[in-house]
Amino acid sequence: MELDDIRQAISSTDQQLLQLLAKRRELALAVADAKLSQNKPIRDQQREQELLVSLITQGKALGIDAQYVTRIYHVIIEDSVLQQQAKVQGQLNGVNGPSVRVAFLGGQGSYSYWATQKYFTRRAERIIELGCDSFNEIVQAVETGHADYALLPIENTSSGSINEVFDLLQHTRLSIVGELTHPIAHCLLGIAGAELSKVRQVCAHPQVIAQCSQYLLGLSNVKIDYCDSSSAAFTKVKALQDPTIIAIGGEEGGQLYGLEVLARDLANQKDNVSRFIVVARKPVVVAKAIPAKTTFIMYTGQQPGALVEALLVLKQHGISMAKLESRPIPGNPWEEMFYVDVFANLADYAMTRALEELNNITKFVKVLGCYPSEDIEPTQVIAG
Ligand SMILES: O=C(O)C(=O)C[C@]1(C(=O)O)C=C[C@@H](O)C=C1
Repeated sequence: MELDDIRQAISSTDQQLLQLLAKRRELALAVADAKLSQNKPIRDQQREQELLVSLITQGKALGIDAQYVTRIYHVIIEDSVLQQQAKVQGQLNGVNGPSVRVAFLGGQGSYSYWATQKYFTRRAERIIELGCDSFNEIVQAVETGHADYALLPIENTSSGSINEVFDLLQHTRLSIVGELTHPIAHCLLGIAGAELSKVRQVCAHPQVIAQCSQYLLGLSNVKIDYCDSSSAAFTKVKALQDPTIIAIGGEEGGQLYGLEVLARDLANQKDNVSRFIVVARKPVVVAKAIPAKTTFIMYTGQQPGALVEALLVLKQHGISMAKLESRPIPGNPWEEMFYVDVFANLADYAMTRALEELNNITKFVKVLGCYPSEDIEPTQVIAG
């Protein structure tokens, strides 16, 4: 067979693969309806185990190794579960409409832009993008009704919590209605002809600079230029057309601005992942069929053991904590507001009781939202 013919056969096989994936998605969405009517949870890891074992056996017979099958299957299952969760949540809260207006940091090509696409493509036919220059502007866009949702990065595996966003949450009336994680692969990007050895200026968002701090220590005589977003950094580098001025951002984003990759994998942590939250004016309820998280803030006062007492309440109700963060309270030096993420649905009896008790023993408690957990732990096959 000639090269062109083989390539044509590959393209047609890929097309069939895509058609099958689309068909599988449709079936998964039908499963979601069947499960709701039978009061069953969306995730069924026993079924996933059985499927995976069977696929690995079938793969072996076709000469496809188990690791390859497992990797592909994990991606497919994650998509299947997230599609089902989005559908169920949309039906329950009546929110999945033809279009949504979403405020996020930066413009096309920023990390928040890709996260917005990832999250809302499952929920609306059309995304009306409202790129903003600051976290404050993003929150205001929703508060004033110019946007339906805001997408905000809240923590990152390399740089930790994003304090500015935590502080905004303390003072907003918006509710957290969703979360998602997104891998962040930082690259150095320059115009055609740029060379790493000649770089004099690096343009990037302060969070990006923090996530790549170790790599940047290795670049000598380089000026750091803090930008509002990765897309703002791309725009600047493209406009200046100077091969000694480069940006840090995602490869796909840089490509939108005609920039080329000079170096990859710049983050301090190999697994560099950001968690984003989605906020809206109205809270949502989370279907029982979906694992939920609840976020609340509390001020315990400074008496000895106050935080321990509060955390014991969670323990007594069998509620697991996903995250605990503290931030200063403006105007009250050395006093701290605690942010708590728990694996629980606000509608659960245990959660309701725990909040009542926390209300009694702390000085202030406020629920920031209850939302579906998008942590889809991959199912592993038990050997044997
Ligand atoms: O079979 C189911 O119960 C499904 O929801 C479908 C499916 C899948 O995509 O194969 C997805 C999620 C479950 O955890 C198990 C399997």
